[in-house]
Amino acid sequence: MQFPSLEPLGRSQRILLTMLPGLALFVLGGLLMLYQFYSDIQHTLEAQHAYKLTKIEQILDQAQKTGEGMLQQPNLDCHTIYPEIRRQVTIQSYVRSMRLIDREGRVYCDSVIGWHTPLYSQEYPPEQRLQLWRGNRLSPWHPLLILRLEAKRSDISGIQVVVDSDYLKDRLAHLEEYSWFYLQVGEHWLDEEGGMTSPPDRPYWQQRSLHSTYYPLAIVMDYSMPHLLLHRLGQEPDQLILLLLFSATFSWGFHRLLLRSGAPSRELQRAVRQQEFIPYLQPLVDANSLQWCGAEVLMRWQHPVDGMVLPDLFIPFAESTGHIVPMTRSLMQQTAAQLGKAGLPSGFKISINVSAAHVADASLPADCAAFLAAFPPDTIQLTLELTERELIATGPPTDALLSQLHALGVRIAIDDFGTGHSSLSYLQKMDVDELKIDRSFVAGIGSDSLSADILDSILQLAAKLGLAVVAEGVESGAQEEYLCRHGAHLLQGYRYAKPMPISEFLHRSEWHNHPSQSVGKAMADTHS
Ligand SMILES: Nc1nc2c(ncn2[C@@H]2O[C@@H]3COP(=O)(O)O[C@H]4[C@@H](O)[C@H](n5cnc6c(=O)[nH]c(N)nc65)O[C@@H]4COP(=O)(O)O[C@H]3[C@H]2O)c(=O)[nH]1
Repeated sequence: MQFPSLEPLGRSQRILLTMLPGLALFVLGGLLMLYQFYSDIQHTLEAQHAYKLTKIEQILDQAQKTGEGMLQQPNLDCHTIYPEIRRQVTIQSYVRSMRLIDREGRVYCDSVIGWHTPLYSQEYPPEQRLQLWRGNRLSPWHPLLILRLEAKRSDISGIQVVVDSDYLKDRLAHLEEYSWFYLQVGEHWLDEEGGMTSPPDRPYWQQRSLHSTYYPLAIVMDYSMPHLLLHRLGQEPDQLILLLLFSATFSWGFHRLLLRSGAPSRELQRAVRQQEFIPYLQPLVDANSLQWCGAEVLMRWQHPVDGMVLPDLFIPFAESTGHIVPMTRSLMQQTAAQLGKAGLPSGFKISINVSAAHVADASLPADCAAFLAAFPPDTIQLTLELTERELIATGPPTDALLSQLHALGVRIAIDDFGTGHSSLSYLQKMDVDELKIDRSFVAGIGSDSLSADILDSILQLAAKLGLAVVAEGVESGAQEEYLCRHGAHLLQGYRYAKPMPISEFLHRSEWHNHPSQSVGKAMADTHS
């Protein structure tokens, strides 16, 4: 016999204990995953940040080289140098224009307008090394970066090299979502769309500046780590799903371990507390009308891990440890609670299996009285089926108990009649009302003549003693026909229905179509 798993804890404790390790694993794994994403994003951002600074510096390096080349020209008179200025502006990639500045700080030669009377420029004041301007007179809304180089010579003071912002903004363009790059020169900013805006102030966004060691500028990275992390999680959900599955499997394994860790007796106690022993009903059929007229209550263990467990696996153990009494009591209470208000027809027969331990327990009459009290008066006919698995002690105490039960209107049946050693002695010594013929004899009808002979003998004996006969294990039409012909009163078996939950039994019950019908006829016939 493989006994189902055992567990000593209550339901809520078990659920909590089961969930905690899985949850902890999920949180820990999630944190590790987030940290891995975080490091990865951080690394990518830093690499991009440094790369953009280098690219901007390279543009300025070229502008500087171009300006230095001009300053090395021997003659910087505007008429002489102008064609060369034009040529350089045309061939150098990033340089948009150049302006030469005389000793007084005035612009006297401009690659755009050529030579003119030296003037102090309102545009790009000459004294600063690097300036970011919104635009000039020719293109007022097109930002420009102006690099000023000092001339180490006596005729002029320096040169301004103007870089077009289109080149700069291309270098600023971001790769990752939720990260923007800005060029900052003094108080001025250039964003990657070519606008002169500084980073907006947004919650969960932060800024980091990387300053150039060669030029007075910084590349500012504006980014939101929470958004980046969420975005990354959305892009790579498989890791999260794997972690979830792993944690759930871990919880499940732990759950099983936990349930298997208790002792069998404690497991039964826990199961009684959790009401895991539930009633199933198998219909009893009136042999005259072949209508459902009652039901046998059969115990099932709705185990949280092993699923629905059949009674053969746990009843013998429960009987040997004495747990069968509270288990049967719980079953009776649940049955009464579910059937009590179901509007059962008058005379409806309910059979319940009772073990020897319960027959020796003085609480049995009280349990039966409580059961009957759950139904409207005189609605149901309660029968206790006594099995021979364990020897029932016969004698005055048992006689007294059976009398008490009879006084309550409870009937006594001998289950699996003919299979045990003491069937006949029970008949002799106990006040019994019914015999329940074991299905092994019913199975032999039509094929095994010895079984058929024993069956006939039981039926004759029952008739002589005025006992009702219930035949169980009826599976075929031939068995049904034989049993009806030979005087069985009630039939039970897969031919009519297998044991089922109470809700299904009520749903399928035939008297719902005939609410006024009484189902007590077969039993009444027996007693008349
Ligand atoms: N092959 C076949 N089987 C049929 C047919 N009709 C009914 N059965 C099965 O025969 C058993 C009848 O119950 P039982 O003789 O009291 O035999 C019961 C009874 O001795 C014991 N048992 C069940 N519930 C309780 C309970 O609440 N208390 C006690 N003490 N014993 C119980 O466990 C035994 C087995 O119960 P189940 O597995 O429910 O098995 C049930 C039922 O499913 C059929 O046509 N063909």
